[in-house]
Amino acid sequence: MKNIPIILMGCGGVGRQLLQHIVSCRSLHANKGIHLRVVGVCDSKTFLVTQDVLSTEFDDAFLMDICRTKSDGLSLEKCISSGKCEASSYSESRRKLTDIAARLGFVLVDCSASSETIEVITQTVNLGCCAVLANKKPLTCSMEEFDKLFLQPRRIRHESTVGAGLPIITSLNRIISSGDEISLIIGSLSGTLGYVMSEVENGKPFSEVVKAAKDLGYTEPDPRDDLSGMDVARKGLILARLLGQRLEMKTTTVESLCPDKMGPDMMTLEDFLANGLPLLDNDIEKRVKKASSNGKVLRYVCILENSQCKVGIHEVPKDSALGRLKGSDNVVEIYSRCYVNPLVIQGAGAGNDTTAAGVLADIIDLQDQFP
Ligand SMILES: NC(=O)C1=CN([C@@H]2O[C@H](COP(=O)(O)OP(=O)(O)OC[C@H]3O[C@@H](n4cnc5c(N)ncnc54)[C@H](OP(=O)(O)O)[C@@H]3O)[C@@H](O)[C@H]2O)C=CC1
Ligand SMILES: N[C@@H](CC=O)C(=O)O
Repeated sequence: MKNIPIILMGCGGVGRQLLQHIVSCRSLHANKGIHLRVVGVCDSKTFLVTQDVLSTEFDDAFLMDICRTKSDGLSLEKCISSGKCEASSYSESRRKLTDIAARLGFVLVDCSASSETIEVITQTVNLGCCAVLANKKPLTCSMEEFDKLFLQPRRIRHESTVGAGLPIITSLNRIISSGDEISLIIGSLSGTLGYVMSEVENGKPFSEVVKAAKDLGYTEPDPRDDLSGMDVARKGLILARLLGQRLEMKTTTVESLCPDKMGPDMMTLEDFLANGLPLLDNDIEKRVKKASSNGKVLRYVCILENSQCKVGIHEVPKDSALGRLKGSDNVVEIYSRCYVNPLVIQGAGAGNDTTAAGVLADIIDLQDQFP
């Protein structure tokens, strides 16, 4: 049996679903000769690690206790009393992670939504570990930090950062490796905005459907990250960098659906959801009606062309690939020398289940790094 040690950063909707997938896939993985050995889990405050990372692991009952504790809104600190782990504070956890990395090769899985994780991912990967990311922020840092992170590209997977579990990055990597030249990528890459746009078309208020998207696990922890277009811009930048373009976030053109005066620096999330968001209903309703009077629908679109990344709202024909999208589905069209008629990838583009499934598939894909 090949043992793959795992340390999980972030135990929110996606992180917890990943732990559940790991537990429910035990026999499937055993049949493939693989055992995923979870040796550490951290949230924004606490790092729990097994007493001896070289020989022990969290058992499945303890992993499910962790999931229950976190879905009850408590901190991982509550699990310390089980006696099954050692705990460190968040500030100590970074040193502890690099200490472990010097002794044990593991997969560091980033299911947080923090830009702070880049340093520890870079350090552990450069010490011989692997990393799997659902978190887009470390991949959309400056090019200088990005280059340091990708010194060992074969040890990093991040399929779930674009299109959740959809095989967009894998497909692009295959096209790029074959020497085919990609001329245009166009797509709807936000499960939240896809869901929101198709629901407002049916006459529901914008504020109501944004809250529903949050409850369904489609949005970022702060939905303003989706409404501002930043989440799609990050995905666009990730794809652009995959194509070898050395773009920075500041060069991306981003159209926001959320005014600056409602940004995170101006009001709390609770205030925004209760008081700010409903003020946006009328404007969106007018835009939806205007598009409809032209026989069109609104879609939030990402376009990568001529080494530029642009994201924003477009009126598109109802019967186009973008216009036909429903719910949280994403669609991406890739045009290249071989794909004059584009390669089209479409399906669920957000949600804890599909995202965690994509992360799990990435972990399994790294098995050859663990002799
Ligand atoms: N939901 C989806 O459809 C998709 C999500 N993703 C990405 O997956 C990631 C996770 O999303 P989701 O689970 O919804 O987010 P949540 O807000 O539910 O969970 C985030 C978790 O990260 C923890 N955390 C925050 N900061 C840090 C840190 N610096 N180090 C370690 N842990 C930290 C939080 O801790 P605490 O519990 O203490 O607050 C929390 O447990 C995001 O980056 C998102 O963009 C990607 C594709 C699709
Ligand atoms: N908030 C994102 C989640 C996946 O990346 C989205 O809505 O697409």
